Amino acid sequence: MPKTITPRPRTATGTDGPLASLGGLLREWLPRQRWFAGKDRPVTDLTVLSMTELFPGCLHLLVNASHVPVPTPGGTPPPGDCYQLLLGLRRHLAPRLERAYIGRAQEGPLAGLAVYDALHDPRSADLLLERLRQPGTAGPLRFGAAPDAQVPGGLPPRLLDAEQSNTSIVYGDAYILKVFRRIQPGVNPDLEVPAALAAQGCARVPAPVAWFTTTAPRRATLGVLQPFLPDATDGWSLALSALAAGDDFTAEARALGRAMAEVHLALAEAFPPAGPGENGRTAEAMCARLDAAAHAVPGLLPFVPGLKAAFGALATCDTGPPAQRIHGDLHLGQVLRAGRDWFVIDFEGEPSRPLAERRAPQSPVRDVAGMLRSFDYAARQRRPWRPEWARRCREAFCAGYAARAGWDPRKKHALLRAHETDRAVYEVLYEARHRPDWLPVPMAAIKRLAVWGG
Ligand SMILES: Nc1ncnc2c1ncn2[C@@H]1O[C@H](COP(=O)(O)OP(=O)(O)O)[C@@H](O)[C@H]1O
Ligand SMILES: O=P(O)(O)O[C@H]1O[C@H](CO)[C@@H](O[C@H]2O[C@H](CO)[C@@H](O)[C@H](O)[C@H]2O)[C@H](O)[C@H]1O
Repeated sequence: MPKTITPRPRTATGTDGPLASLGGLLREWLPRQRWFAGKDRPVTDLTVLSMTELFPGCLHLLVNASHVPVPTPGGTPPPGDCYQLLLGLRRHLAPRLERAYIGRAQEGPLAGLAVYDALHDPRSADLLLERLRQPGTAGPLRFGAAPDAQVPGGLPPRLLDAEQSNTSIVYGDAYILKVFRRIQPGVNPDLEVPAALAAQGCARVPAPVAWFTTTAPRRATLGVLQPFLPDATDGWSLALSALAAGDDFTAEARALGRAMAEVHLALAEAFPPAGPGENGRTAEAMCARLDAAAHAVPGLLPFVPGLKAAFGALATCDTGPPAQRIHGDLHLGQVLRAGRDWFVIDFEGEPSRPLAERRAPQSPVRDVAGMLRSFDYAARQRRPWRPEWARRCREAFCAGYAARAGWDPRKKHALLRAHETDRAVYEVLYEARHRPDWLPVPMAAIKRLAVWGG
């Protein structure tokens, strides 16, 4: 039984009073958000780590949600996760903000005020853009911009309503601000990598124009503004449309493979490779992740020995391409086609992994495997499912990749299979936590990959 929450504020600007009245409301609301990572573990405590009045009627909070510590074969997970919230406070909430409503504060100086998610409020979104246009500080918050940034004011904001890992606001179809939800200390790769690629002249990734960070309780990236590609369609929507129309998607998949190889080459220049990948250690890490996932999703248990065979084969195969910085969570939803070009977004990596792990050099095969899995996901969205469509897209993607990268992922069979297996294990965990209805999609791959030679 979770104990009663008593927030223990450590604040930049606040006092105990306001926080005491917010804690109970947040504890109900937080676990219902798509981006809340701890849905499978009850929240035992909520602590406000920092609170800053960003502008009148809008509080910026970093809160730590603690969970019952559940030991897993991979060790005991950290006691909690830190989330970024922007809370609006109003006496009367306009009907258009009802879906952002969190609750009404019952006590302290905020008593009687309606508390809501301020990112849904165009007025707050406006003021946030103004802060980004004028680099400076607010308590521990730091607002910075690229030297040549010239973001116009007054661009109308629009919240993206897609259910995502973070929350994004589009301004005047010219810029998009991603507000990170789960915050880990350190620089977020979704700021670090696109900035480094822009410095390399890589045009396949929108370059950051402004950002905001915090210094408390530790340094961390909180949000990034980048150009919005107004006429872009994401690869997932394009693939589903092609499937619905019975269209071939191989030309798109091949072009996407080339684009991804270009991004990998630019990444290798921006962050020089660390040396040959250590397959033995990678295989061990994959086995540990599988054990932890099977602990959380027992449906994986019967397949563990078969899946471990794929990791065992990785441990004994030749090194493959050098480890380098990669995208880390590549799938069809992370690529946008505008005109005839493919662009790549969202370099955050897999949100559930520690930041240090996401920023570490990894095999580029991991990204290839992510995209191959995504073709499989798309092909399973319709009945009867279309394995042949997926197979042809996978081939075409690899062919396009090989033409630009100079090496062919299909010739790294053991490496590719191990990474595909590891990715499918990640997906099982992701779907179990966030979209249980989708679980059969990665489970179908697990069943195939657990049969050696399948
Ligand atoms: N630069 C951009 N131009 C156009 N659309 C974008 C851009 N960046 C992101 N998007 C859209 O916003 C969605 C969410 O962005 P993403 O970075 O994947 O966020 P999250 O980390 O929350 O998944 C994407 O699926 C895409 O449709
Ligand atoms: O929100 P992110 O884009 O950071 O990524 C997370 O959510 C993705 C789903 O939105 C998830 O991707 C999985 O589902 C996709 C279809 O919705 C599919 O194309 C991908 O291949 C599959 O992995 C991703 O794993 C997760 O990190």
